[in-house]
Amino acid sequence: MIASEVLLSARDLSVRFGGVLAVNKVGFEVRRGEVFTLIGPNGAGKTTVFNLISRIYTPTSGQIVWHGEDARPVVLTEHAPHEIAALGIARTFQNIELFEHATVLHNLLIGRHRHRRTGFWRDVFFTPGTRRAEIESREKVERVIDLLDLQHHRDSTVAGLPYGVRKVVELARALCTEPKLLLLDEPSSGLNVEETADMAFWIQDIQKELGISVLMVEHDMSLVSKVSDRVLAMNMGEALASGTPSEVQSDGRVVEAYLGAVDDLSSLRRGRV
Ligand SMILES: Nc1ncnc2c1ncn2[C@@H]1O[C@H](COP(=O)(O)OP(=O)(O)OP(=O)(O)O)[C@@H](O)[C@H]1O
Repeated sequence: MIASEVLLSARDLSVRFGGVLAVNKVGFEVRRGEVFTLIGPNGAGKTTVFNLISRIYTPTSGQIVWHGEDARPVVLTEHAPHEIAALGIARTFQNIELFEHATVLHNLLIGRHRHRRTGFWRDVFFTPGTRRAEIESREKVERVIDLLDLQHHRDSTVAGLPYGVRKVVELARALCTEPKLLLLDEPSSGLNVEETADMAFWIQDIQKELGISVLMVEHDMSLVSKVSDRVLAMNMGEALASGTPSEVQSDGRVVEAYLGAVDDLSSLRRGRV
């Protein structure tokens, strides 16, 4: 692979929690512009990989290198968790994390926070610089609202919205940070078939129209097959196989890993392409 194609690389990544080796020497690369998906039975270590990238956890060994800055690779473990968004990495969570009692618009404006460069006193006196930044933020947020079809919900309080809409709002908030890489943790969980189909559509739009790369953890194999360029299957903390969705789904080691979890195996088969 040409080095300039790589946006993020995880090398020999391990993390141990007491006696549990949650991630064991895992390596993968996310290329610019692709949708790369981590699959695997429950407890495989997928969310832990996300938490390592977001710096919620620190790896016991190994490295995560970010190539989002033009020339200079950045070792993520040398950065504090609050600096990760500023580097251009945004994420959604398995359990939606939004300000429940704020409106959709306010949640999205909070998502713009990392782009505010105005400073406390300029904000207090509402200087022309502050005003310009405010207008720019509003315009960017409105564009995301249009893209994800959230116009009807702009002024609704998040707590009153159906679960499926809240999932889209969380996606919108992540997009408002203008990321280069979007981490989606189980975007289809809790969604019905129709909402999952919509989610696939949004992910494809985000990749194709906005040119944002996506790293996703997902169980729904029909969604995985529809949107992923490449897939990495994990089991018990280890990388098992990688390739296109159909290559990975028919890999003997992957099928065997899912055999240990019958429910998970049926989800693997449902999405077979
Ligand atoms: N903070 C923690 N402390 C102790 N053990 C942890 C911690 N976080 C994760 N683990 C353990 O690490 C292993 C991998 O968990 P992880 O949540 O990453 O799996 P997963 O592949 O995302 O599973 P699922 O599909 O069910 O979300 C599990 O055995 C889990 O119990």
